[in-house]
Amino acid sequence: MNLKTLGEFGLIDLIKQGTIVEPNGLELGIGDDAAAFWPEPGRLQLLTADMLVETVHFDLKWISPWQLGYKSLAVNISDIAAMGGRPRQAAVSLSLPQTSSVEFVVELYEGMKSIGREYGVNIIGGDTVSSPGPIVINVTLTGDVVPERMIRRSGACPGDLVLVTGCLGDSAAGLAWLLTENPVEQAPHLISAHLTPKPQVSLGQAAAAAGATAMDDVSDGLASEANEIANASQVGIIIYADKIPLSSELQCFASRNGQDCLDYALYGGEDYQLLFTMPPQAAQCFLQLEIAGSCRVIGEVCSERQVTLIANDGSKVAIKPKGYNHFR
Ligand SMILES: Nc1ncnc2c1ncn2[C@@H]1O[C@H](COP(=O)(O)OP(=O)(O)OP(=O)(O)O)[C@@H](O)[C@H]1O
Ligand SMILES: Cc1ncc(C[n+]2csc(CCOP(=O)(O)O)c2C)c(N)n1
Ligand SMILES: [Mg+2]
Ligand SMILES: [Mg+2]
Ligand SMILES: [Mg+2]
Repeated sequence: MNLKTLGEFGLIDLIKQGTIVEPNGLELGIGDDAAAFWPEPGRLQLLTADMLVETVHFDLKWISPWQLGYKSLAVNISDIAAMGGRPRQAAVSLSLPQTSSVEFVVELYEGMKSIGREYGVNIIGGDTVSSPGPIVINVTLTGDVVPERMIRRSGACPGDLVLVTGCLGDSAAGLAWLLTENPVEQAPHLISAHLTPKPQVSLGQAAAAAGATAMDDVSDGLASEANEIANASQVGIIIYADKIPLSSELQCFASRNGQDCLDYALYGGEDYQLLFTMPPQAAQCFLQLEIAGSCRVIGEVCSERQVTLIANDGSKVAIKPKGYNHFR
């Protein structure tokens, strides 16, 4: 049986079996954006890891080494944000072809240090090995969180509203642009959404403080992440197509290419916005905060266990988790 039979998420379920051998202060293991454990009573520590592989996650034809460094840390910071946490210390492991230049590595670290300064993350270790093939960058990141304010994927309740922190689909459209067009000047917003995403740490903490019940960052597309929250919470989600925030740049790009913006938002991925649920009263208060200016309600949680999209014409379609999957 090869990995495609299981798919990425089936494989992770298999890997998960028997991995916890001691309680060791563990609070939350495999299955969320980050793991959480108690290093000492009263303090909750977060841990996450995400890897970027040349040709799978990036192509040096269009991402600069600085941007690659920035994005490598950004995607990890986003998982800490999705727990309502604060990112702290990173370990960076590199696998590099022997022909890589010193300048490449220096610029890569300039990008990582730059986002590190923005979000208060130190690089405190790592590993460096040669690669017979692609460049591989693995980041392991710690974070911390006020114990009562850690937001899992599993807390959504029927009646909660579903919110998102910004526009969806821009990153995937940026990638599509880079793949097909190229004059960078003409889609700067889409391209920067793809190359240098901004993790929503402050909003993650604000949503947690305001009473978010479940949260996830959008790495694989809205369809996939909504299904992750629905499955973990054993609920269903209804999303209204006309409420999904779509940037004007995305709308121009999609209409010029005869494409549907919604496909980018639902299945594109790499947005690194936060998708979260909140009871209606809490959401009403939260949306009045200045920091929540970019947040929108896009749907609601229901008890019927499926993710449904209400299209602009009122028709209902079940949304399958067919976002990015490494083994499909
Ligand atoms: N090889 C592995 N061994 C142990 N745990 C794993 C492995 N791969 C993934 N996981 C765990 O599985 C869960 C889901 O991982 P996944 O990578 O899908 O989430 P994510 O990082 O939020 O999404 P993305 O990688 O798309 O940004 C996480 O708890 C992660 O730590
Ligand atoms: C060259 C190139 N081809 C395709 C893509 C698109 N892509 C790669 S991984 C991923 C999901 C998130 O990754 P993960 O789930 O590993 O965190 C997406 C949408 C890209 N960025 N670069
Ligand atoms: Mg995540
Ligand atoms: Mg991951
Ligand atoms: Mg993924």
